[in-house]
Amino acid sequence: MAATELKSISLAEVEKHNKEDDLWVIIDAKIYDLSRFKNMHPGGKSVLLEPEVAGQDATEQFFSLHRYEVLNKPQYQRLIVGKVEGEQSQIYDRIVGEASTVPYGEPTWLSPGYHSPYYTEGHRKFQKVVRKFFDEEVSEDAQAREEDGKRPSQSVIDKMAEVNMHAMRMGPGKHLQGKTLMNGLVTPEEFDYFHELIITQEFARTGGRGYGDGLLGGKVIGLPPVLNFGNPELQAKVVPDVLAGKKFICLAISEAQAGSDVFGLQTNAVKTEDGKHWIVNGTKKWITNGTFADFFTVGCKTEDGFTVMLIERGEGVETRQIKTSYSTTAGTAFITFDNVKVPVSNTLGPEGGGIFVILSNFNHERWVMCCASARSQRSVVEECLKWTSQRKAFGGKPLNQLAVIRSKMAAMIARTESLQAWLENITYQMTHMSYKIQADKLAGQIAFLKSYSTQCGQETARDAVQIFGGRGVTKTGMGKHIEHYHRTIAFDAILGGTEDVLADLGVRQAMRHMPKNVRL
Ligand code: HEM
Repeated sequence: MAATELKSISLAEVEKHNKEDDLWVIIDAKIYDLSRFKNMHPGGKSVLLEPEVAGQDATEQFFSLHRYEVLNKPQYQRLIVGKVEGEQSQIYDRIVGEASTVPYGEPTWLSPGYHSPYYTEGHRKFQKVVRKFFDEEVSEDAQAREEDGKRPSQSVIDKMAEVNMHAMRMGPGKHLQGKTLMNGLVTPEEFDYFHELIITQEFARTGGRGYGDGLLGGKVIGLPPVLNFGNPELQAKVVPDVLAGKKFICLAISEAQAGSDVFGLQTNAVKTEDGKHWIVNGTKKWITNGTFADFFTVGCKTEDGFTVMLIERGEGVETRQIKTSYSTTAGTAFITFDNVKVPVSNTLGPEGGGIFVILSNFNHERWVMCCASARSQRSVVEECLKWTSQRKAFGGKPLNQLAVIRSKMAAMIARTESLQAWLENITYQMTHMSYKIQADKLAGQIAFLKSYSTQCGQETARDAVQIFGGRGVTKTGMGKHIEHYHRTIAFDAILGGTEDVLADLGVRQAMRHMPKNVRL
């Protein structure tokens, strides 16, 4: 019910309804009749009967204990009996499609009064439409599937396919040719890495970490080897259906015996005598989207070294779910390949040259993770800024009056801003480099950024839990997003290469490029 249609009731009248069997309270100018609800109130009856609550304006008490979304629930909307005479509701939740007004709630390029050299008017229009799309079509499914652990809904995947979102999430390139992107908002030629960054960051804003991977994260990392190294027949068989959200693909590299250590892989592929097929045997572990994938981009040990190939679900391929600390909506799988017969034409890149296929792919994968990580940390900053200004403690003062809290906030804001700035610089470099040059020039930069992003994320998660206290480790209520972030941040620090391995990779890249003739 809109506030304007509500019956106006005077404050003096509201005050009369302050008894157990006749109990009204005011929250943000709206009057709620809690006479019957008090017995079902999750926070108990007694708090509602306190003299400063019963028949009174309890807005402040309410927002120190509940998220705004409680008020949006239809069962609670039905408790509204009117609005306070002469007053209007002032407080609002996140508005669909709109930018946050909380300081640091948006990157500078989306904050009024700031400038950026990187984004064009076209990027800005694109961001608005993409945000609305994720808010309207994806957010609700993200929260629901994160909770029930089921696969992302096919209806969402279809909606994304309608605007060619699955194709855009693969970044700029030939795969976009001839496609209408976001209903024609951007042409395939104009589409660049900043458009892709926008998509990834808007998606991360929906706040479900398991769902973020479940909604075809496997395709983002598993399809590039097919796009870049598959033969035309293989591409024709796989790419259109995957980009239309009709078939699913995943990247199957890590194994129980080898995670970040790609050279330690044991899954092996041996050629048949006629040389027409590979026979693959082995296992893969922690494979995102593996439980529902139709295609697997698999790294195998071969006679010549390490070879990547595309394997179709079929005889000899089994997948089973692994329960990790994030939601099963991600479809994380343990996979077994038992004498699987794979056409040699499914080989991706040169035989024995799989390392280049995988390494060049890692850059994009890690960069995508950096985009998401920077945005998720910003959401944590926003949650903390809101919480510390609305939560009162230690003598009725907001938490943000405490220097120790502000110092934690300062560190998390600085981390978030530095990540976004570095990310935008690297993204700009990507827009000016071929895929091959990126592999040479940016592998170190991206490895450092990914490693630094997750170190920052882990510190921010820890600080946020300290700020939210018990609520930061509680799955419902005020701190639910903090609990979620804190529980799932470890994924970012592991997937796509662990923090330490990546930091070391960055240094080794620098060592490789050291000129032979410099001295102190
Ligand atoms: C329209 C009025 C209200 C509704 C619909 C409502 C509803 C709820 C709900 C759904 C919860 C569970 C929160 C969660 O875990 O997500 C809750 C908890 C609670 N509510 Fe209310 N509430 C209302 C008013 C109030 C008021 C006026 C107070 C006054 C102090 C209050 C005090 C509490 C407390 C102490 C908790 C427990 C919070 C916690 O576990 O952290 N509620 N309420």
